[in-house]
Amino acid sequence: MCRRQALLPASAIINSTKNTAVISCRFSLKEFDTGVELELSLIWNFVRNSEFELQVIAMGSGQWSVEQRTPLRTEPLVSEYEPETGCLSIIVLGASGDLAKKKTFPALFHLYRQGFIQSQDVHIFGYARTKISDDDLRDRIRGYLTPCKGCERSHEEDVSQFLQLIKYVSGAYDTEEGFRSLDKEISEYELSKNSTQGSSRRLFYLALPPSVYPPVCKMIKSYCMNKSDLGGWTRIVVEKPFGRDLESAEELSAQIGELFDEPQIYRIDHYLGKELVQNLMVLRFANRFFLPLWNRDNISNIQIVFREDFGTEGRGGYFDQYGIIRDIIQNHLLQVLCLVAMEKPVSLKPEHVRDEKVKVLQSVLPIEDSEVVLGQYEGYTDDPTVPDNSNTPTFATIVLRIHNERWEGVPFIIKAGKALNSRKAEIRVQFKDVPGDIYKSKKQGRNEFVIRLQPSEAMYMKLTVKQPGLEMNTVQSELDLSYGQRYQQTIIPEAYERLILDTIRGDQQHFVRRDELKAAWEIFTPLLHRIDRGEVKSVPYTPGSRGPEGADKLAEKAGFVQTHGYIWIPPTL
Ligand SMILES: NC(=O)C1=CN([C@@H]2O[C@H](COP(=O)(O)OP(=O)(O)OC[C@H]3O[C@@H](n4cnc5c(N)ncnc54)[C@H](OP(=O)(O)O)[C@@H]3O)[C@@H](O)[C@H]2O)C=CC1
Ligand SMILES: O=C1O[C@H](COP(=O)(O)O)[C@@H](O)[C@H](O)[C@H]1O
Repeated sequence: MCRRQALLPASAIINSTKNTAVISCRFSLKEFDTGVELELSLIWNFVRNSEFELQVIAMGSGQWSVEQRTPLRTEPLVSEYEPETGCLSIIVLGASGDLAKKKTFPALFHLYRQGFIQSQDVHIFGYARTKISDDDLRDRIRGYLTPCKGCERSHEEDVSQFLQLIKYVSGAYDTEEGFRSLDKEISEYELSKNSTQGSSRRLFYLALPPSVYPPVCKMIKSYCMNKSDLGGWTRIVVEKPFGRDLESAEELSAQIGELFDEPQIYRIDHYLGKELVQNLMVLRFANRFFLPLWNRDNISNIQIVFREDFGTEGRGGYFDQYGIIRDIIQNHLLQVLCLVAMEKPVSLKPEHVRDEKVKVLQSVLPIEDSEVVLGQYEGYTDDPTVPDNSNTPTFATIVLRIHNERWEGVPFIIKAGKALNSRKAEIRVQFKDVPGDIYKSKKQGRNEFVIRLQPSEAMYMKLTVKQPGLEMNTVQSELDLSYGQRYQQTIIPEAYERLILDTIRGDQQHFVRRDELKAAWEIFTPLLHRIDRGEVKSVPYTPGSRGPEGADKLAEKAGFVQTHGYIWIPPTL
């Protein structure tokens, strides 16, 4: 095999826009031992900053095989994204807060570093009540802008150029004055860009408590909409928790729905931006392996687990109003369940994918109290913002049952907890015992397919093999696809980075649609109301433990068989 690296001459680029370029090149390869001369003509459409290799392989019969390999990015499968021209304003409301500094601004910074947002056509505005200057905001954010692994440019230079794109406007969330000055700043910026070549785009990211979504949306609609005659758009991104129960979520949806159309609303759930969550549909629908196995005939039970090894850490006041079911299960884990359990969508179009998610949510049966274990870690109420008599669960195991042809009888054991003995999120698909088992492999433990969402992203299949050696013994082992090892050169993007890019591109596939949200609240609202009324109690558990003992018993009763004596260890490099 012959490998060549070449830089394309500028003349190779026959058309380029902000994010893509079409290249045309012709080159001949004479160096192969066979002496055969190959002339290759290519017209290639590639995404800006993407790296790709062409591999030309001589086959035995004098034929050639040409393969494109992309170490970082393949051509998007779904996106019919046409790069847009004109200036883009990204407005972070609640810029003084925790989410903005830890997630939103760092994600924007990473997009900036990778060229997805560029200083010539993007400006970022922070908005909040706190009275601070542009530089104060920049100083608050600076420490959270981490260097990117593998980037050659100077981190310090990038940080200071990025921070210069940010302007801060202070104002209230429910008065005309603040939003008028925000609009003035955005319009001035748009005018300064003299955006006659294209439309102006305004993306409002609500990094705010949901209680202020309605007034903020009203103010945006009244004073800050994109006014370009040349088209463009105004979009809003809203964070979870979107409501406290079915009624409040529907009310919030109705209030926002009166002001914005569904294609303008991006309900973000950052779990949908995680690498291995984004891989779930690919795994299920692009692999022959899984198609015949993924059903009640073969699968005994599926666990979806979220564990954190720290408590509410100063967020007790917020957390106590919501609890672990509203904070993690109703949104993040339920979204994961949808992708694990839904049927194959007609296509990858956002509406087709979300139609299937809604169907599976609507097939979930009412939750039985006998299939719920709630816990609260000891010391939780020491937080002065948490009432002493709080029954708010910081841990829950809940068995969900899906009433359809594929999943009848297969329990989905959903588990989430704070202040546990480890931090991880994973999906564990446990298969049924082998029928007519001549190897007595039952004692080794069942086949499992585990998708480790974090940390140490991986997929591994636990299976029984012959123990190497002279004896015919069996042992449990694994087929392991650990990302750190397999994709050493690849930087896995942060969930927020990917999702914010989707909002700019107008791709709603990985965002929650209104009917999806409603179906999700329908599942949990009756149970949440019983908990709020104190009819289902949280039992205490020791911080740093596995959670209440009853949770393991419930999983066992539902059909989960724990494998003893086997621990998967992520491979080290
Ligand atoms: N923090 C996190 O890790 C995550 C947060 N989220 C969600 O993101 C959103 C923002 O979260 P986070 O940044 O932690 O929230 P914060 O409590 O930090 O609030 C953000 C900003 O909103 C303003 N604010 C706070 N409380 C009120 C209030 N009662 N009325 C009006 N304004 C208020 C404050 O700005 P000022 O006073 O300057 O106006 C504050 O800086 C929430 O919906 C949260 O659930 C989701 C996932 C993770
Ligand atoms: O939404 C939330 O998620 C975080 C956990 O996110 P992760 O990406 O670190 O797994 C959780 O700590 C927080 O309570 C919750 O609001």
